[in-house]
Amino acid sequence: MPRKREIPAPAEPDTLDLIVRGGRIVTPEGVHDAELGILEGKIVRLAPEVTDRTHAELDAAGRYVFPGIIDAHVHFNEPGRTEWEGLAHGSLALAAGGGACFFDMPLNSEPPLLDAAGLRTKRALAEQQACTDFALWGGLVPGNLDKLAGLRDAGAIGLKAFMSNSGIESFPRVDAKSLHAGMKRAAKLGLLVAVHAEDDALASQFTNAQLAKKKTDAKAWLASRPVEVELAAIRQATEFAGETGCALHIVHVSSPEGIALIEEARAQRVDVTAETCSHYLLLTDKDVAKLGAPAKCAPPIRDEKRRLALWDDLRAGRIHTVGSDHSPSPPDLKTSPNFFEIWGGIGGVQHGFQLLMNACAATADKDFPRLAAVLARNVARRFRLDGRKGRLAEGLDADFCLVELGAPHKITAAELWTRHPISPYIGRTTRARVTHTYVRGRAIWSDGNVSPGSPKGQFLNPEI
Ligand SMILES: NC(=O)N[C@H]1NC(=O)NC1=O
Ligand SMILES: [Zn+2]
Ligand SMILES: [Zn+2]
Repeated sequence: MPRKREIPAPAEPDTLDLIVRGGRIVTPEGVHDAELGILEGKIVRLAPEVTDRTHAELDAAGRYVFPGIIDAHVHFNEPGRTEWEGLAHGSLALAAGGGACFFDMPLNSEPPLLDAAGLRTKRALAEQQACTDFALWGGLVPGNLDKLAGLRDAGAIGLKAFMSNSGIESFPRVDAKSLHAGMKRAAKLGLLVAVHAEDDALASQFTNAQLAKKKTDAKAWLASRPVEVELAAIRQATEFAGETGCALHIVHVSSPEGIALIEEARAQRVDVTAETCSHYLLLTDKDVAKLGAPAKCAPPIRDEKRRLALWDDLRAGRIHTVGSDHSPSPPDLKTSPNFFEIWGGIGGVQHGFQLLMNACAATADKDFPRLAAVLARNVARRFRLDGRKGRLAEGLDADFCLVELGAPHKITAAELWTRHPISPYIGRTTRARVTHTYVRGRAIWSDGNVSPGSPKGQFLNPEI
């Protein structure tokens, strides 16, 4: 049972801390003109006009007020690989793109987060470094079954397992047996399991076929991970979820065929949800061939037909959450004549979500509500944070961003807040721009700049 949350008493005799004036409020139900009144980090008023006294006002006229984005899938890589990104850089880039919370993956930090002690270490670092709120994933690997209860008690948001090689030695993939046992235990503990769904045997087989032909370019790499690789893994994971009763989240689904399999399992009452990532909605295989390393990820980016079909899935509610899978690396790991050797991972946390808004700019009143669902409300719900986060509503944390649909802006490397200025979106133009991001009523990002004296992020516990 979710714990009961206290809703702050109406601020009748008080002066509000902030009123957000004149914006267009985006909720999963629609877009409407309204104002927000904020007191002590919470939304205490949501009304066509807020008339209370206030210490400060934020002018949102002509802008959309969007719920603070909750990115359930980032690799900020601290501790251990801070030089790849780090919590400070990563969370700033997230905030610059409208994000108010992130869930950090258990890899590629070193050591990976596989037990309660690891969680406490990363939590302490993030409390010092992150400018947004955060939750932490624990890892599920062969051999850490007896650490799962400790991870749950320390407040892990869920467990993450790789069904194929993760590219990180210290984070081995789960074989069928360890995945099944892990999901059985997770079900007992009330922990959700997220899987990177690519079948290892099939991926190796297709990879070897390309390498045997001495093909090592981007096209060969795409051919080494066809959709079947993803589908075989989704089939196995959903079957295990049905057998064990474990809540399952398939991360970075790259294909409409994958979404269809998840829909089938849901129809059989399997507790499974689908995440896709901004890059699968924004890029195609042609972009991978053109852009090269910045657009390499696994599962790989698919063709235009599949990209458009994923948008249909998103609009129809068959995609439940959209994350960034932000997984950058230093430039030297992104440069090799052999595409197979290049680090697989896209650094898109700053612009991916804005570009989704941009893609919906012409139909904002119809499509922004859908984005508010997959980028905030659904994430909070799936991970049991909805008593505090995910919507613009009275009683919840005042997490929001202001989005402007203005003149086309060309994205430059210089505007990236990530540690390394590598992004597949450099050179793209966007009309949608996040001008402000607030977390619990405090500005993190305002008018295109980091707010001075930004508060630090808070650790989020699922409401078990
Ligand atoms: N280890 C890691 O971050 N892997 C991520 N990169 C990527 O492209 N897909 C992933 O799962
Ligand atoms: Zn993955
Ligand atoms: Zn990932």
